[in-house]
Parts: sequence; C-alpha cells; structure tokens
Amino acid sequence: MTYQPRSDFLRILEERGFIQDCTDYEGLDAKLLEGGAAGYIGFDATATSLHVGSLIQIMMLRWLQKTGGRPICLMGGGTTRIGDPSFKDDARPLLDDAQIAANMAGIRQVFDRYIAFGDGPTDAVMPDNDEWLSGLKYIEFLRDYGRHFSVNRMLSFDSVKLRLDREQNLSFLEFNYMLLQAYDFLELHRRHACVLQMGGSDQWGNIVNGVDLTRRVARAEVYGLTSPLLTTADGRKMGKTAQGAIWLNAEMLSPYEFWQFWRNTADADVGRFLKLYTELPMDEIGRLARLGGAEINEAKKTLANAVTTLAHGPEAAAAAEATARETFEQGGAGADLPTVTAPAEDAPVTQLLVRAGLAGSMKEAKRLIAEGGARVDDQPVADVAAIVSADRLREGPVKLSAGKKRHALVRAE
Ligand SMILES: Nc1ncnc2c1ncn2[C@@H]1O[C@H](COP(=O)(O)OP(=O)(O)OP(=O)(O)O)[C@@H](O)[C@H]1O
Ligand SMILES: N[C@@H](Cc1ccc(O)cc1)C(=O)O
Repeated sequence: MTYQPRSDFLRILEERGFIQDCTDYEGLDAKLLEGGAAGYIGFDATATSLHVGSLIQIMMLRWLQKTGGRPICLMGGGTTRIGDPSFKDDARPLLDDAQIAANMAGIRQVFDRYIAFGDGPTDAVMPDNDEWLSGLKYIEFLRDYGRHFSVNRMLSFDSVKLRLDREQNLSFLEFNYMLLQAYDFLELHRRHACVLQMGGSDQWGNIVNGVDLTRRVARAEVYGLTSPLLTTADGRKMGKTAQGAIWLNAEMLSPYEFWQFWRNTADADVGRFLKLYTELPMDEIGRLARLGGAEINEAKKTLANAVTTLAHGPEAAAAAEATARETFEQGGAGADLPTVTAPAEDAPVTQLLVRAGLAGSMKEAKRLIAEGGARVDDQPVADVAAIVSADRLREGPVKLSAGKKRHALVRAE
C-alpha cells in the first residue's frame, strides 16, 4: 500500500506485517485519528483454546487497546452452531450446547492474558452473538436483511467458490453463515458503536458483507481489515483443524512445548514472528533478525521467551528456558517435559514412544529406532525389540527422545 497511515494503530500494524487487505485504508485511518474507535474480531467456539493462528488476531486487538481503541472480542456462541464454510473442504462437525459453552470458557481464559476487560473507555468487552442470533425470526430476518444480499455476489467469493467449483456440497445451513456474520457487524455497530471488523484473510468475504449491510441498513461507514494467514511449512493455514496445532491454553499444550515451538522457528521466519508475536521495538527486532550463524539461536530464545511470557507469564517462560537448557545443553531431564504415564511393568521402547506421542504408530517407532533416532535416558536404542524394565520405571521418570529436539518423560502409573 502506498498510502502512509497517520494513526498509531495502522502505522504499527503496517510496519509489523499485520495487514493483508482493507476495505478503505484512508477512511479507516481518518476514523482512527478521531480516537477511541471500537473494533471487533469474532472467534467461533470450535475448540477449548485458541492457537497461534488466531494469536495474530489477538495481537491486533491488543495493539488496538494499546493505541487507545476499544477491542470487542466476539464469542461466536451462535455462529458456532452453523459452522463457517470459508475455505473449508467439508462442513464442520456440529457441536452441542454443552460443548460450545465449555469451549467458550476455555477461550475466555486465553483472552484474559492478553486483553484488559472492564468498563473503562479502552477496556474490552466480550459479547456472545448467541444473544442476538438465537432470537432472530426467520421471515423478518429475510425481509429486513436477506433482501440486501445478492446470491450472485455471495457465490463469487473465493471462500465458497472453491467448494462449488469442486462440486463439493455446500449446505444451505453453511451458506447462511455469511449473513449471520454480516448481521453481527451491524448489531455490534448498534450496540457498541463498532466501526471496524478484523480477521484473517479467509474472513474477507464475511467481513465485506458486514461492511455493506451496515452501510445499507444503518447508513454508517464501517471498515474491514484482514491479516495474512500464518501457514505451516507446507503452505497450509495453521489452525485447530491442522495437525499439530500450537494451542495457547496450558492444559492443551504445556508452556514448555509452547516455548519449544518458538525456539525451533525456521531462521527465515524469526524476523516475521518477532514482529507479529512480540512487542519488542522494531530496531531491536531488526538487530535480532540480522544475526547469522549460531547467534540466530539467541534471537530464537528471545522470541520464545517473549511469546511465552505473554501467553503463560514470566515464570513459565523462565522455567521453560531452564528446562530446555538442562535438556539440550546439559543432557539432563527437565521437570517441564511433556509427561505420560505407563503401567509399572516391562514395556517395549516402541510402545512407549507411541504412548509418549514421539511416534505416530508402532511402525514409525520401529523405523525411528532402526534409523538410530531413538534414545532412552539419553542412550541410543540399538534394538527395535528393546524394553524398558519395570524396575527402571519404578525408579523415576524415564526420558525418551526422538531425534535431537523431541523429548518426553514416562512415569510409572
Ligand atoms: N493461521 C492463521 N493465521 C492468521 N489468522 C488466523 C489463522 N487461523 C485462524 N486465524 C484467524 O483467527 C480468527 C478466529 O479463527 P477461529 O479460531 O474461529 O477459527 P479457525 O482457527 O480459522 O478455524 P480452524 O482452525 O478450525 O480452521 C479468524 O479471524 C481467522 O481468520
Ligand atoms: N467466522 C469466523 C468467526 C466469527 C464469528 C462471528 C463473527 O461476527 C465474526 C467472526 C471464523 O470462523 O473464524
């Protein structure tokens, strides 16, 4: 984008790499300069935690708060009952009300770490769209709002087009999702004077529809802003449906494993991740990202410490760093390693590797041993039939390793 924003919020978002697209960049900039703008991001309650993909969105809300705006963290209690089809190959499994409530409780805990909630002018609020969606009357909704949507246009958005092009089924239930998310924006505009909706770039279609609906119905100018999607090394969107999600909730991923994820960042991603996921000053990030050779590892530790401190607090970050130091630099077995239990009886190493999640199957475990990648208590395992004895298990936790970086402890039940 050639336009140079003047508002702190957009300047920071732009220089830190958060911006993919905006419905009206200059207009939004002018709105933000008035001060106190309310902006929202919606999160469906499809799991008990958010993950590093949605952390990009949380960081945007955090920057909005830091620069004087009002974050609205919208819980999708209502929309979760439909399931967003955007860029999804199949319909999402339908969750019941109890699951949705439990998921929302988990997600709330995540937010409390990043955003300040309350009644002050920049304090965040957390409404649930079930409040207004569950009471909608079908015919009234169609007459008042449905008439503003063009099916022709809805079908043109990439988020549903791919499913249609592949002739995969898109149910009418899912097709309605876009209308409901659009209606949320209008409702948040009415209730909280919300002027901005943000989200990952997969949300573009849903966001643009909300901007249009609010313009038509409330005759108000509101704005949409999307971020790039964080992808895995093989180019897939990182999310909770992707294998191996990096969760923000300590019950789903220990702070140690979380720390390790950042510590193992690819060299080329260090600068990008420091900008998106930490609040370190830009010149400091520039210096860290330029480090080469072995020194880049210091930058990765700085990244891991900063992101873990935000997610789990400074003590958890320090404990994770200490465990990593013990495990990798001194060859010990840190207490924070992921731990599984096993019966106190002789057990094949292959079975324990699978139990600890270090191998996906017995076949994979055997291959790991055959290739020399498995260790028990830091000693290489040479025999695919090797066992860990009951006595050894009773003595205390056994350390298992797969390659240099993946470790786990097995304790006797
Ligand atoms: N990898 C990612 N990079 C950037 N933003 C993301 C990423 N994954 C999700 N988001 C954004 O986080 C917000 C909340 O997403 P939500 O948690 O509801 O579902 P999801 O993670 O997209 O779902 P799933 O992982 O099941 O595909 C959305 O704005 C979405 O675009
Ligand atoms: N559709 C969004 C979640 C969302 C729900 C309701 C909204 O109003 C906005 C966003 C997602 O799947 O990530």
